[in-house]
Amino acid sequence: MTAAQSDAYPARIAAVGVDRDCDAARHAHSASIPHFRIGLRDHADRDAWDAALTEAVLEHEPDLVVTAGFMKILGPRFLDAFAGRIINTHPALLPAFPGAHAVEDALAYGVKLTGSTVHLVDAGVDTGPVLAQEAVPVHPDDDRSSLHERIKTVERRLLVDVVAAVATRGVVSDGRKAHIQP
Ligand SMILES: Nc1nc2c(c(=O)[nH]1)N[C@@H](CN(C=O)c1ccc(C(=O)N[C@@H](CCC(=O)O)C(=O)O)cc1)CN2
Ligand SMILES: NCC(=O)N[C@@H]1O[C@H](COP(=O)([O-])[O-])[C@@H](O)[C@H]1O
Repeated sequence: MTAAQSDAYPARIAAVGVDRDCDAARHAHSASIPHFRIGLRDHADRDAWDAALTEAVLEHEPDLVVTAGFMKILGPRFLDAFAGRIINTHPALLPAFPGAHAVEDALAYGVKLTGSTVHLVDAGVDTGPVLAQEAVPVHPDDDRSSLHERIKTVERRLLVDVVAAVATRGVVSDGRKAHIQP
């Protein structure tokens, strides 16, 4: 039984959605969690994909949507349907290094400290209010893989903790600022 599906965890995974063949779908299947794939290439255009993804997620009536390694920019229909209820994990200390290549960008820049950010998703890309961050040092001999794995160790814990806190205590948003209720 995964931690997220145990009675001790204050949230239940309603379903897992992917846009491509990946381990997330296999993990869901192994855990008997409903899962679906909405691939961009299976739809006429980005808008049709956005609509199909929105409908597929709505079917499971989630209280929260969590994107983790979901490498597609969510469209306006999806953002409207789940406004204020989408949490993303990003492998950098936003606003530094947004986008799909955060770890490579941090290495290329030569920062000594990067990290993990868990944030609310808004209409921008990686611009939503920050819920939690944790720093991860960059080692001189790091490559993309070694640094990313060190970040993942932090973000997997941080994301699980933030989702539990949001699920039990809720979030107060004030413009750019968001705080998990004490
Ligand atoms: N509307 C939003 N959608 C998503 C956000 C967000 O903040 N706003 N966060 C992402 C996750 N993410 C960074 O944490 C991210 C993922 C992917 C991209 C991106 O440029 N994707 C390209 C395709 C890249 C690829 O397929 O390799 C694209 O969608 O065209 C940027 C940021 C989840 N969605
Ligand atoms: N900008 C989005 C982004 O870079 N997301 C990142 O993809 C990785 C997926 O790891 P995984 O394949 O081991 O689950 C995670 O580090 C996640 O933060």
